[in-house]
Amino acid sequence: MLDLSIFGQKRVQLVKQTQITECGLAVLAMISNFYGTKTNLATLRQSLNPSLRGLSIKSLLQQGEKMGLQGRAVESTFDGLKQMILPAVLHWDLKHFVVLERIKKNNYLIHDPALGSRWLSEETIAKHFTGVAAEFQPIPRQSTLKPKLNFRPWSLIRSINGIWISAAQVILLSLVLQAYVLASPFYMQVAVDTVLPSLDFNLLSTLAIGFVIFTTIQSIALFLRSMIMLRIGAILGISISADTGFKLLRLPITWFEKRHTGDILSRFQSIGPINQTLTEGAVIIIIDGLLALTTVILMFYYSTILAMLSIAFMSLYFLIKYSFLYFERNATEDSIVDAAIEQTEMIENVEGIQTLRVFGSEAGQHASWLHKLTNSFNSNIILQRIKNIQEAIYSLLFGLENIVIIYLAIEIILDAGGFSLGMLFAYTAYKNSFINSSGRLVDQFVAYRMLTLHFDRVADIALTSEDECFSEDDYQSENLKESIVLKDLYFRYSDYDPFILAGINLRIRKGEHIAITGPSGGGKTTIAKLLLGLLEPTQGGILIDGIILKQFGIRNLQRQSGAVLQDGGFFHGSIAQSIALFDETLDMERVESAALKAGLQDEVMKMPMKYFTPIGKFGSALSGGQRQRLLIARAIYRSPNILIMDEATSHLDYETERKIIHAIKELKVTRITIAHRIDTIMAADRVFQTQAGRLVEVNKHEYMQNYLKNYTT
Ligand SMILES: Nc1ncnc2c1ncn2[C@@H]1O[C@H](COP(=O)(O)OP(=O)(O)OP(=O)(O)O)[C@@H](O)[C@H]1O
Repeated sequence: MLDLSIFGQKRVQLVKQTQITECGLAVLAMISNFYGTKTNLATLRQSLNPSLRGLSIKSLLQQGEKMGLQGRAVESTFDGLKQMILPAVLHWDLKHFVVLERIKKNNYLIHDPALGSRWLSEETIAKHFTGVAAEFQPIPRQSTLKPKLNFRPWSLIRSINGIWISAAQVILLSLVLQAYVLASPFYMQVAVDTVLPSLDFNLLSTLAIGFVIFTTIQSIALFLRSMIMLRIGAILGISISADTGFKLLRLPITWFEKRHTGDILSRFQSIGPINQTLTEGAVIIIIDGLLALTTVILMFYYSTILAMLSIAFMSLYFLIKYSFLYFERNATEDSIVDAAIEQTEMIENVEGIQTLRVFGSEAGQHASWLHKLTNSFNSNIILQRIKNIQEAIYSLLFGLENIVIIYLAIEIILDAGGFSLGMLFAYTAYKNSFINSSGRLVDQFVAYRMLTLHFDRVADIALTSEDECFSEDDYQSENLKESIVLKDLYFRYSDYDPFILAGINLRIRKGEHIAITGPSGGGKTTIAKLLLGLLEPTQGGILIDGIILKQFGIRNLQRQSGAVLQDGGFFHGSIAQSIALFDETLDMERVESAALKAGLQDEVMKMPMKYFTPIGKFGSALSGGQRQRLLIARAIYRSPNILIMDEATSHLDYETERKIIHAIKELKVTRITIAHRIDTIMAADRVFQTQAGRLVEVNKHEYMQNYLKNYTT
């Protein structure tokens, strides 16, 4: 992170949120960095287990305390802000947090994690500030944060085969190029100083032939080097992308729930600049570093004053470039985040096109998307403007440098001699080569500093721990023998959300069929996800045959479970592929048998391509009921020992539902059915209802009586 302190004055460094609900974490990071405990969003996400729903002012204070920041919520009038300890957090627009750093006359310096740092007028503050603010002060040695997570780009790569040979080839070819760059000015010098005065055409021809050969070799070397660089870039790019993709698919389900698709894609796109900078960077540092060193030695050999002058100009270039770094980095970050927000909205619009059409909301959504697109373009324009300003400064700088050097060199020739015209040509060529190679080194340094931005984004994938199930040492293959027990199980989605499940005790015997019903939002799906090892209990646990789930093996449990969840998961492909879920050894007999049990067979056989009919995007070529039956067939195809069905038959007509209930009963596996429909509930051996975070067993007969009383006339 760049240190912005100017003359010792502490400044707040803007931390931009990367998800809508992360403004709370971002303001805490800004305050924490201000008071000297350096942290970043990646660390806070891991340490604080933030909620999907964002933070309230109360939870903001609690989180702050964990970070070693003593917070105090204050209700403040507009004028009261002037008396507050700054920087302070302001509640904004009833849904957002920003940091107020300073007040100067009637202007307020606001760091908005979504929009950036801005001076705002009193009127604007009055429009957004809700009247609630929080002051923070550091409590020494109180932080329970994990140490700041730093991302090592090489940790993205697990193995890169064949890259070292290519790297050696590039270095070898670059050395050939280097010889050319070093020798060609010498050709000019000899031609001007020796051939011209003596008019020795033989020497000129020999020199010319030699350099034609040399130039040919250089062109071939250049071509080969670019081809090998291309290869290295591809190897590295594939390795980084493949390994990051591998990691991504192993992240916990809750990670995905908290992020938008556009944001995840944009994190992936950050791999491109990382790859490019690493590939080119390594070669540039070796080759250009060496070239800059040798040319600068030669330059000193020709003239100390001129060499010093060129170095001075180069140092100026470095300083200017470095001073722009902060602005360029912020502008780049803005442009990446704004593009991600815009893409997310476009993806959502495309996915939700039916709803938009039915509700006639295209114009409204378009306006909202256009606003984001404009933001994205504006950020790009700001970034480009910063680059253009730099370009103009550099062109002026090196134009001046050329004039000054040539002026001085000719003065030296005229004054003292000892510096021939040929030497001037040669010196200028070496100097240009020095400027180019050291310029590339400086650019590379800046590019590397800029990379931290992309590192932060990819770090969200790379530094998040994989789902628990992937840390199991041995892949066990024990089948369920006796029972599944939920013991004193408590669950909440984050430390700041209420407990959804509060003391669940349930024993499901092998082969038993239980139904869970209850009011919407009561926690039934959450129980299913816990039983499938997709979520981890907050307290208490799940025992399989008396063994705690982690020891029994989450993968082991998942291997023998079939699940029909509410958000089913449809991938592109045929009905058969979808039932077998891309099983490499797709068994058509099993596919058909599963479809038959799920009551799908007859309809599939009427389709023109039968089991090879494509299911369309998200199963859109199927009816809602067909999609549900396809998911049931998929669960049955696995021949599971445990079958978990969450509202699996809610779209079916009663006759089809009954047939499926019967077929599933025949499976004689352990079944956990979550349902509201009476037929499905009554098919179970025992029925449980969610009540205030607990599961209460209900008498089937009484349940039926109640149902008849309430729903029949
Ligand atoms: N990722 C999440 N983060 C925070 N809260 C969540 C999350 N997912 C679900 N919830 C909340 O947890 C509660 C239980 O949700 P759950 O889906 O388990 O209920 P349910 O009984 O299955 O409801 P339904 O019958 O409507 O499907 C709800 O209040 C819901 O808003």
